[in-house]
Amino acid sequence: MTVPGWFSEAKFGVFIHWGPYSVPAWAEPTGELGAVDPEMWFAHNPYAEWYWNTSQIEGSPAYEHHRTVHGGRPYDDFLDAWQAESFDPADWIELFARAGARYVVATTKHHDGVALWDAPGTGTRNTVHRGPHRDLIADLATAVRARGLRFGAYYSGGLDWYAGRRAVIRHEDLIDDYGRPHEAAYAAYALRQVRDLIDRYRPDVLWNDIGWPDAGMADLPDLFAHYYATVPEGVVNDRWDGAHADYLTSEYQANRQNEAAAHWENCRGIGLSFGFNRNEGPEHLLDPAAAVRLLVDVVSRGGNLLLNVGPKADGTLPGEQRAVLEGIASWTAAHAGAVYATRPLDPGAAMSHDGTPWIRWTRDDDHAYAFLADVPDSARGQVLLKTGPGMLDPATAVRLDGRPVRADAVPDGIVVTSAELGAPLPTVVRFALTTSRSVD
Ligand SMILES: C[C@@H]1N[C@H](CNC(=O)[C@H](c2ccccc2)C2CCCC2)[C@@H](O)[C@H](O)[C@@H]1O
Repeated sequence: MTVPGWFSEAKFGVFIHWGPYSVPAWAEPTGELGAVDPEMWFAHNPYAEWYWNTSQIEGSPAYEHHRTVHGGRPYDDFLDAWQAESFDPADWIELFARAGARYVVATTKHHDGVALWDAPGTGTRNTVHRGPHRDLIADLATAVRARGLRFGAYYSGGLDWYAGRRAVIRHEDLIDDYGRPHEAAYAAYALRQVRDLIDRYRPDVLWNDIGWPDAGMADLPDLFAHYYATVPEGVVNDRWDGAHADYLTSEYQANRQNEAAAHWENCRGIGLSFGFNRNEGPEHLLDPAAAVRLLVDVVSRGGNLLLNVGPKADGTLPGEQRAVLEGIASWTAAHAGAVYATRPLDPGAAMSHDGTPWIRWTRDDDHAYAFLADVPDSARGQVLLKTGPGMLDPATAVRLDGRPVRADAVPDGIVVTSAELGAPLPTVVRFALTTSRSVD
């Protein structure tokens, strides 16, 4: 598994889940994937982009909601109701760039099979001919690249409730043999669409989801060869049923074992859903400090964070999601140097700490960066950093936000003394590395 430098240095990407499901924008904020009882998951699915499936599970709150509020109307009515009248891609991308995102991955076709471009085989069931009446992928790719960011394409290869199987998925045991299409016709359909995405938009990331149809597995070596020939610095994720992976992915708390890989990416929503969910309140969302600490934790362990925004059907970003990105932006402005193009600090050089204070480390060639958060008042602005002997030079301590800091060597590390260390948003102290040890 190798990835091009741009991907490992990027550290932070923004995921976009936008589709007809953004019209009802309705799910139960049940909990995080990996922390919800699988028996509960499908009938109480917090993923608002699963609305079509969830709303067909008799007795589920979504079923009731669809019946009482939307009169049980056909799902495709939501495609026509989706107008994106306020969609301003440059505005979105400006915010993402200020938040420090270096790449953007957008849904081109989610499980509902609705394409956000004039995809082959879809006839008029796409956003060019219905609803927004726009090639949303072209609009987004253009805006992303105009701002100097990389553009990735999400494609639901493993599930397509229109062109593939429409069976309602009530339980994860059913998803493989019951919910996923395996027919040769669907495999050809999906292959044609991914090749079209490659040829039209040259996505820098090929982000497939939920695997690939059995009948199409033999097509993948050629597809990847074509992809790399077309996009030499392209990156392929790991959700192709084992066919290939440049890096591994986890999602919320699911598949976190993949985070032991050399190259990996954790994806999650700002709340509990990828598609916009009108039922989510502040209590369900990460606040800026939690989002920054998640980014720092992921980067300190050598991964990328792909944080999702779920735009509203009208093309605006939900205010509370904007606020989180604005919060990340204000922190990133002063601390970018400690995050981007860094790598994990040599094992044993210093101790991270999950408790109070919360401590994480990164390094680049010449410096180590200590991230400190939630320092209790009782610590009176002093924190012991347990570091290996002689690794860091205390005399070189600098706070990236410019505030004064003192650092003194003590037997088992370095004591840092500084005012206002206790913020939930991490404080960063930079030290010169006394020995520029190579990182294995
Ligand atoms: C980015 C999100 N991906 C979801 C699919 N996720 C996965 O297949 C999840 C997954 C997570 C990590 C690696 C591979 C697969 C599995 C679901 C149950 C346990 C792990 C989609 O169902 C969801 O709508 C959204 O697009």
